[in-house]
Amino acid sequence: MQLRTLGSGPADGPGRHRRPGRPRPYGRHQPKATPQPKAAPHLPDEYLPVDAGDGEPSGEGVAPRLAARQAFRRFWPLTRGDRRWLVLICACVIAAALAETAAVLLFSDLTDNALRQGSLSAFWVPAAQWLAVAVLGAGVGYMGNSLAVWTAERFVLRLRARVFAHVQDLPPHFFQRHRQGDLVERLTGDVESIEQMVVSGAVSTVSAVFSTVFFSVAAFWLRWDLALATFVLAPLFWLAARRFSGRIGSVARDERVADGAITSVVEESLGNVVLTQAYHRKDAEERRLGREAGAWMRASVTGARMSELYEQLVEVIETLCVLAVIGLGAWEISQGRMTIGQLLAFAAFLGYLYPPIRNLGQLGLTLTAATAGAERLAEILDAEPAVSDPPPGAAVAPWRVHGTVEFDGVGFRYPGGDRRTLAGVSFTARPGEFVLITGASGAGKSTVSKLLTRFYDPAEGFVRLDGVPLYAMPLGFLRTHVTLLPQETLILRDTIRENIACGRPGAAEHEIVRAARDAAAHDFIAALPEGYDTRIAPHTARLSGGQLQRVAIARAMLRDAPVLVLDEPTTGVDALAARRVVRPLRRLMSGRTTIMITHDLNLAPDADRILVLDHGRVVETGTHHELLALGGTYARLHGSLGGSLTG
Ligand SMILES: Nc1ncnc2c1ncn2[C@@H]1O[C@H](COP(=O)(O)OP(=O)(O)OP(=O)(O)O)[C@@H](O)[C@H]1O
Repeated sequence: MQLRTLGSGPADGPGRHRRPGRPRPYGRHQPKATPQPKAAPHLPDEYLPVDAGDGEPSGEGVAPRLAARQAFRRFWPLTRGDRRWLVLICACVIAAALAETAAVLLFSDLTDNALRQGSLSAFWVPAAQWLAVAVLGAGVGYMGNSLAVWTAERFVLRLRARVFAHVQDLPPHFFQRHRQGDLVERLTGDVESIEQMVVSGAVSTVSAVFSTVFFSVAAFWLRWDLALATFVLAPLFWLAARRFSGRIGSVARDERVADGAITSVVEESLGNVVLTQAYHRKDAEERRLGREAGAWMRASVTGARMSELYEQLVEVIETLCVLAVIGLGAWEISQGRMTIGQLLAFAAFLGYLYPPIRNLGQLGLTLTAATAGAERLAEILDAEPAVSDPPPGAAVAPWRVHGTVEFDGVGFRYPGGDRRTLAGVSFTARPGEFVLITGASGAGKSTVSKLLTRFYDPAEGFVRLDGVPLYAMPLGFLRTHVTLLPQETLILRDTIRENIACGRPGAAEHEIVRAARDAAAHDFIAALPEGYDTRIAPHTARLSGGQLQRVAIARAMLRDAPVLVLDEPTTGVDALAARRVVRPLRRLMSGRTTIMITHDLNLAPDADRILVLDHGRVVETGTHHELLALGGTYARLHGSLGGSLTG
């Protein structure tokens, strides 16, 4: 007879058991307030700019070390909302353990009485009781297991949503410094592994503890002397688990890192397949994957060997315990204090007592392995967003934005960067004005766009919209009123309609079509067999680079924000496509404050003001003609582009 107990152990406990992983605490760290530089006009203290934060974990693959208990404590709060279900699951676990203990006692009764007496009449009552207990055990087992799986999956969903939401708030440099594949692995494998610690782990512990207690009491009740012999050797299980847990923890860590590395290599190789094929780097890429796969295999095999070794050691300890009991039983029989039937019944009973004891040891190992996943998630969750919304109630009330953009003595250094990227940058763009920012590569032009859309806060000075520092308004408000058209055309994996409509969710069809017409995109979209329903994706082959850019312009048209930030709008497309983009761009810019960051000076004569950046400083300001006449950096830049530009 083998009763199946709910949450009977790490191998088959409630909730699906997945690969060992590790949990990690979360809880967002609030960016620290830094002293307010210079006078901020009429703003209360809550508006102190937040520190850019380094948004940087301790370094890839160097996750902070956590004890299992710390990891558990960090993730336990995520069970809020499901705790009553956890209590119900534990009640089922305890009821199942009780039913199992009762079944074992009935078994012993049956073997001791009915079988020994060879009497059918002594069989019926315990048999009926046993059946009733088995049905009850099956009922609570089913209920508890179903509930445990549901609760465990809800936990995984919630944790993944929290980590995902946190990751989306992290600054650009976090993604530059972390391999995408490794982040994907943390959001999938590592998130799932934490469930083993928090939900399944907690339930399995309750199950193993109660089963051990019930069986132990029953064992003492049956034969206290034999039970004592059994428990004298029980600490050996604990010693074995302790001996193995350190090694298993470190192997699990290696395995998780190797998992992340494999996903990264595959993701990077597929993303770079053109480079691989064009430069015939197939062998190099295969070797790269082979190296990571080799590391994963070594960690995986070592982990499996350790587990197997532990299992076998536990078997030997169990045999030792059984032999001790049989030895003592034989002596008792020889003294006439016990029958052979009683001894056999007790030996059979040990078959039920040891699994929960063994599971307790195994649980420790599972938790150690899961802690490795927790550490990797902790690394992500401890990374601080570079910016955050103003504290609740402290944000300036929404207003009708006119579009005055002001940089006032702005200085900035990237977190971890060794020098200032911007220093003392000041300029104002009034509503509807077109300001063009140019300069050599690396001068800090794109950094201006990152500050203007508040991916970072300046270390010195202020960036203001209509006189209000950006950090004093909710991020959502800012980004609704300042539209960024970045250098890389951003495309969603969706229909063209959705790609345009995401500029203003809820826009009517005629508004989407009008935006596409204004962006000179309607004709090529309408010519596609599926028109606006054509599905596109980043780097899609269905549309050219210039066409994708016009889809992005249509999206910005629909957004209809008073301020527009264009970062190299004609980069990445050929001269013909660039010319096609210019007219829709002019339409988009018309009536909006536009900050255009570019090397391409074709639109420079249209600009109300041109700023020339050099090593993070504004070195020249003026109109196209004024700067040409000045004969300085701008004139040189213009000349280096062939001097054939308009003007
Ligand atoms: N995440 C980052 N961490 C550290 N330094 C950075 C980071 N991003 C950019 N920088 C540095 O800041 C400087 C300015 O970069 P930025 O991208 O603003 O220049 P840019 O003028 O737009 O150049 P380009 O015309 O080539 O795009 C460069 O030296 C760059 O290396």
